Amino acid sequence: MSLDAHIRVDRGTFTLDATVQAAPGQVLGVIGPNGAGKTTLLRALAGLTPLSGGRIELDGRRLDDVPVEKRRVGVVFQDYLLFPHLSALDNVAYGLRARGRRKAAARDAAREWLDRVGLSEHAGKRPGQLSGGQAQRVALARALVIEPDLLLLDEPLSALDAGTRLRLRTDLRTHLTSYGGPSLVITHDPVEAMILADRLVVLEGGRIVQKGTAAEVTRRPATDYVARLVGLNLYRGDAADGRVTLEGGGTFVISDRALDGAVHVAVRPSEIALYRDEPTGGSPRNTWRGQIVGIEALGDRIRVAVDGEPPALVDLTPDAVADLDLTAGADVWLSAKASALTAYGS
Ligand SMILES: Nc1ncnc2c1ncn2[C@@H]1O[C@H](COP(=O)(O)OP(=O)(O)OP(=O)(O)O)[C@@H](O)[C@H]1O
Repeated sequence: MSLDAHIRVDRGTFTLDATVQAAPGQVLGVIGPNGAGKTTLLRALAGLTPLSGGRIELDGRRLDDVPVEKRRVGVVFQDYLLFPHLSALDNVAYGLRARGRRKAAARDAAREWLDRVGLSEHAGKRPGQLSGGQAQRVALARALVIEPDLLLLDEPLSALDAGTRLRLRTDLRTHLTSYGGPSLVITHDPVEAMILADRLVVLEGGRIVQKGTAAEVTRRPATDYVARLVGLNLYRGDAADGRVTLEGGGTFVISDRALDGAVHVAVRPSEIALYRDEPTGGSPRNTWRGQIVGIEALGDRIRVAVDGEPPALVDLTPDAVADLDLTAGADVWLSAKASALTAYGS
């Protein structure tokens, strides 16, 4: 099955208007900030929220005019929505029972799926007796047991603690790969999106602002949100003769002299250096003045936010921060080689 959908949902002041496609076996990752419309998109695809316009097609057949209970769509909700009074087995069997499968047959299929997700020993437990990771796997088995034409997962790992999340991420990827139909995974976590999904769509304010493979999105983020998400500084400007005049003030020298007109310039925070005094010499570089407005630990690095023209996020080692005696309010010089800037037409 392949998915081809144009979804429009009007909700007061908010409108979702998005086109999504996924080939058989393809996992589409949906990322975007809070309130972007990710859950609305998933609910519309599942038939839980009516469309205000558009259509949903699976292999060219309309899905949106099929009654919800007849749609073969598997959904894993963020908080799983397992029935608390039913055993894990009956939770998984439920979807088949609701579709008219006899009890014994439904339970047999459910048992097989619990086995596949490694939970055969927990079949008799109720959701309250399961760990978060086990509950997540019950929810996945419940979605897959109906052999869905389309699989939808809303933040499937977000309810789990960090350790469990790491373990289940790999398992989930395996299940998604062997599923064979189109699937759509909503996530806040860019790393999770990159691991689970083959392609990404970025939703902002109800619109898709970017589509592509993880590499494409990382290399050429289309908006400030995407750039921040993937850890890049992104600037808009106007290019001419190897110089970019930035929208918010400041200029950059870039290596691509052929670029002309509206461009984006992306710079990794690790490619920018900070100095207390104006740096001199070296290869073609951009230097500008700024003032430190924030210092934050980020794993084994320190991310320094600098206000200037342009402002920038800069990643340094803790040693460098100490050596330079960097504190909020300090005046600094920033420097980035022209070759470290990725400029592209926008
Ligand atoms: N039942 C509703 N009635 C009216 N507006 C709603 C309703 N549910 C959501 N919205 C609005 O629709 C917009 C999109 O919400 P949605 O939950 O789809 O975003 P999201 O991207 O999933 O966000 P989050 O990451 O916070 O879950 C928001 O502006 C929200 O206020």
